[in-house]
Amino acid sequence: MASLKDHSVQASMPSSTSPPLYNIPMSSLLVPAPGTTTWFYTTVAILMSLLILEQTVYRYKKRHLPGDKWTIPIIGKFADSMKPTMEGYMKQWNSGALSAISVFNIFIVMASTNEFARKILNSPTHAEPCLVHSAKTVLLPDNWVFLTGKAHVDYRRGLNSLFTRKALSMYVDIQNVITRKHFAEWLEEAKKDPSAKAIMMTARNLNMETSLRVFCGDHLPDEATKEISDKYWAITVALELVNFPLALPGTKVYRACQARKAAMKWLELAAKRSKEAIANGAEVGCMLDQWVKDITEPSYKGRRDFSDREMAMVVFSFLFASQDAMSSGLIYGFQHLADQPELLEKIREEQMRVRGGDPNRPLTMEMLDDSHYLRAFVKETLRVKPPVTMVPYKTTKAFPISDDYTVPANSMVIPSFYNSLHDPEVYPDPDTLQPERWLDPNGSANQNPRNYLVFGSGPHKCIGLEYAVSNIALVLADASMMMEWEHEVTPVSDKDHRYLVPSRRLQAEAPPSPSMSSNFQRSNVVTLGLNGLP
Ligand code: HEM
Repeated sequence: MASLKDHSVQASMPSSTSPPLYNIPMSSLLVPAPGTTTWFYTTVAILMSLLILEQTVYRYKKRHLPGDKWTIPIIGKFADSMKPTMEGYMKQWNSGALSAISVFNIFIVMASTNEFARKILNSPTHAEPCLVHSAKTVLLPDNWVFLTGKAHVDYRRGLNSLFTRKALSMYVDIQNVITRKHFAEWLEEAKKDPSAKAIMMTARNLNMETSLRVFCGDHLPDEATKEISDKYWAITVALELVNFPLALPGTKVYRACQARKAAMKWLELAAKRSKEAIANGAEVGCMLDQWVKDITEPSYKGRRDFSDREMAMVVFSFLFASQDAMSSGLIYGFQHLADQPELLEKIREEQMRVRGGDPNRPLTMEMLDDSHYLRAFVKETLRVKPPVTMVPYKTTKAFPISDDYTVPANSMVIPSFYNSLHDPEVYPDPDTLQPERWLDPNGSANQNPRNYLVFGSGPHKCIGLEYAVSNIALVLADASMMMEWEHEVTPVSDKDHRYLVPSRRLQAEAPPSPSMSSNFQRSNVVTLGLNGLP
């Protein structure tokens, strides 16, 4: 019996109480040498003034919001942000619907309620997504994901046709083939070595190949999918919250840029081949083909002049946005089914029904539609352990978020998704995984869709959500037909893994909270034993 380990995410969110300023010990080194007294006292006076100014500005911005009365000079809550805990987040969220902290002089407002979270996500004239400095270096500054306002809306509209039902149905056929190929490999491995194994890379590799084939089809040679998959990890680690921001040789950002160059070379080639294939009358076989076909239709009204490089950058942005979140969602799905075998049984029964009694029958979009229990399970697993718990935004101007508080311009505002997804009014017994709550159209879960923030809300709401859900559903459904797996509980395997936020949303220069370090960099945890079904 082989096993797979799941990996937890740690986002950094300062939470503990900082020591008051007057506790800071004065060093005996601060004794001036004779003759340097004036300079010494002038320097001390300037430093003291700056420190007082820092505290004054913090208190002025914070006003009546809950949060520390003083901020630790210069670094603020940085130390806490290096070792985040779910308890720390909870403490901050529980302190108020809005609460304040400061990290490296970045003023941060945490929003814990659904009302405030949605308000932030749906106020593009006041707040926009926040990115780590290295994201622009890695993803390239002219990538569409950095657009804001109308330019962003217009560009995104052009991409919607890549996620229509027709397109998604075509993707399902590709997903089927890749998933089965990987499962055969998993089972082969499990036969050779039945010991517990980490599931992280296993799930990630499956997702990577699925995404690359869905996006680029056969326009990528096998060696390309392997090279991109192998090198992509360098990109994930370079987008951690705390990283040296310049792409100097030897740094993570440098390695990520090298990986991006390798990936872009192949993705540009795929775009070129796709254009040639469609021009020669080939059938649409992947997302790029769909895009090329759309923009060459005589009735098409939008922009047509997408270069190979621009198309490659869009595909690259999709890979970037999807890898960690989708892998995380998938791993939690496996974990939940291993922990609650009665749910797995229900999925199996349903799958046998929708497949007409043939477990090997490949799923279609219609069969996925008909898999009501499976879909409810996927919705619920993503709710209980959301791969993304919060997404940092920054205010572009003063943001009157409530009647009595205005977030100052250039602050960070961080809407929590977790609280909305665990609101006991909407989801009674919120920590318990109950797919049934989604099966009653009149139940409170279905009656309060605004609480379901797994994929965000507003103009930046996840564009790939249908594809993500269908892929997680398909992988789990096929797994239920082809294998057994179990969760080998370790001391950390039942801890929360709910800290992931996509790294593309990392805050720039200074590392504030929350960190968006990937779910996959702090492995621990779930071990799953695998067995092929007879
Ligand atoms: C379980 C899997 C996934 C989760 C939980 C997830 C979650 C999210 C969240 C929370 C956001 C930010 C929303 C906001 O700011 O309001 C987002 C944005 C985005 N996601 Fe996903 N995502 C997933 C999979 C995917 C996939 C598979 C793709 C691509 C095929 C994708 C592409 C994107 C893009 C491009 C954005 C930025 C959209 C924009 O700025 O307009 N995501 N996602």
